[in-house]
Amino acid sequence: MTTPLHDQAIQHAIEAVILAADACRRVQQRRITPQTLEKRDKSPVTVADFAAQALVCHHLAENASVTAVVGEESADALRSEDEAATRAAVTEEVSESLGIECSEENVLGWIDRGSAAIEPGKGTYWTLDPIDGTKGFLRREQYAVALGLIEDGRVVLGVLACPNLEMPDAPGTGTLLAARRGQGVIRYSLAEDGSLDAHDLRATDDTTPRFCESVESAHSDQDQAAAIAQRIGITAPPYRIDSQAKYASLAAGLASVYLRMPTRPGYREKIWDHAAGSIVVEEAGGTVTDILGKPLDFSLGRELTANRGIAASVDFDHASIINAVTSVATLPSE
Ligand SMILES: Nc1ncnc2c1ncn2[C@@H]1O[C@H](COP(=O)(O)O)[C@@H](OP(=O)(O)O)[C@H]1O
Ligand SMILES: [Mg+2]
Ligand SMILES: [Mg+2]
Ligand SMILES: [Mg+2]
Repeated sequence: MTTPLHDQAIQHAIEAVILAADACRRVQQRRITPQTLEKRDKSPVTVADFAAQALVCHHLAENASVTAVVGEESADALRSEDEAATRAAVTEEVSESLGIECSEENVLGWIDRGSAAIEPGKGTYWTLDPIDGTKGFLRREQYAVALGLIEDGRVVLGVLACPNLEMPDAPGTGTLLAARRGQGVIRYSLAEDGSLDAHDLRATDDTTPRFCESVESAHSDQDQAAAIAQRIGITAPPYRIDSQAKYASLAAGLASVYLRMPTRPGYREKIWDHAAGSIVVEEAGGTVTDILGKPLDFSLGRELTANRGIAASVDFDHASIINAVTSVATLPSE
């Protein structure tokens, strides 16, 4: 398969993300009660998050010219004696995906390739969310494998696979979007066997303005978002979906506004939660800023420390959203 965006990096990114998405699908179907660990921040992480990170890092290391990865997960938790069963399960899944018998040490090493030391704002590195929306994944709802390429602090490429995101014009398949800065974005349907089929970017003729937001009220203040939606004249009920599938939905015309309203003082968005999604929306002709209208600054390391929340739009007056935020919302103190 070659992509019309004609770019080795995007080709490798798509291959890596499909490998990971396929492993996620398999884990979701097979492991009925997914083994879940809890990270220090109390968020869940599963066998599939670790396997997906190992697979993407391994594929990039073997094939791509840029191999540094800033990923969400690390193998630290898996190394403990208590986690022998999870470690074995992750190794089994990675081995099955690659069709070779892998050692636990190799798999842990591939996961840890996602802890590259970077100089913020300088050089070129990938940022990876092996499963964005782990809570959606556990509910068997929406999740995404998200891989972005950052060059001197700017996102220049993004691939977003949403294995459970079915578009109206491609029933029974997931969705994959691939964007290159200045070259647009292509929407593909992603079949169970990993094959891709290109579609028009827009998946629907319905132009009713809709806003989308997190399913998790702890991740975005839904009451504030409702007040803002009302202010900007959106009357349709919110489209609540997990993960960067929200950015995919905007790019494909299923929603026009994405709001992520801070719920906690001091929380900073992570680069892997927005790199791929934001370039997909921008290359679809949309706008992505924080809720105060500032451009997202990916040059500061692992977090978007200069930004608060997210406001994204396609085919919508972006300034009116920011005006509504400033007149309606009360933000949590720093
Ligand atoms: N208090 C908070 N505010 C905003 N985002 C949060 C948050 N706590 C966790 N998240 C992020 O929300 C992401 C999921 O996004 P969404 O709510 O849009 O589905 C999580 O990604 P992971 O699932 O990769 O950990 C996590 O990084
Ligand atoms: Mg997480
Ligand atoms: Mg995430
Ligand atoms: Mg994640």
